[in-house]
Amino acid sequence: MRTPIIAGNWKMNQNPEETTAFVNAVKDQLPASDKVEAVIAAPAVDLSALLASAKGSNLKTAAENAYFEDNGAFTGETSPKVLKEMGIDYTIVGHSERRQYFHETDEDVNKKAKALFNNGITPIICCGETLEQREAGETNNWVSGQVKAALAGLSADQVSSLVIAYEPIWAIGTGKTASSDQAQEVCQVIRETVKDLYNEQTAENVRIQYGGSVKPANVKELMAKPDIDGGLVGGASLDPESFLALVNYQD
Ligand SMILES: O=C(CO)COP(=O)(O)O
Repeated sequence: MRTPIIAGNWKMNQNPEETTAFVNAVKDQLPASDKVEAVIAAPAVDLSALLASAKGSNLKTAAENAYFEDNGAFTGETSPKVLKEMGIDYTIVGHSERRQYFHETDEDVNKKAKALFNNGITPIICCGETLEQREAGETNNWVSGQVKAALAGLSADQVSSLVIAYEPIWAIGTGKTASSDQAQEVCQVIRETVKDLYNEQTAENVRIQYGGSVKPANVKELMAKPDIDGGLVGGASLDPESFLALVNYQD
């Protein structure tokens, strides 16, 4: 059985004080982590505050990015080794904003996933198509190709434990959610891609999130789909009440 995983991606929002206030507001009302894993991915500058305030609670922690080297002359980058030393559980890689604005390639995404595993951090690997690609009927091939490239060289055990987030770019921050059927179709393609690359069991184990205008009003319908195991949530994760409604969607 796959444990659902609802992760907030704060993007470049919140400061350390706001982070602490948010965690204090939610930490006693989170589901048991074997029921639904609740995760916050915060900017690097907020991670110390996130970890300190989340300590002893059911909230899991994530970084929004990391570099693929552990240390060295890489000004401005974040070390996956240090993220692990700090106690971070997950790290998002290959978000479409990083691909678009910071020119992250499939190869970078693959190297980052490997570097995270080498340090004992679980990657949340993002994929998704543009509106033009969807309209041209290229979605399934494109997303499948991104997944193949991201997973190259990873073991079946590693892929069993990681998270893939399907985020159609046209649905991010636009208020336009993919319909639950559209989201399910692509999440199923992702699971089939993992099955073709590895085996049935690995495909059964890997958790797949949908992201793109997920909110309390649509989370239940999305989570009812057989191949959707979670959500990666931007805007609706910034408010404590909304985040609690999302992670407690089963109640
Ligand atoms: O990019 C996203 C999460 O990573 C989705 O953002 P929104 O939920 O704001 O559409």
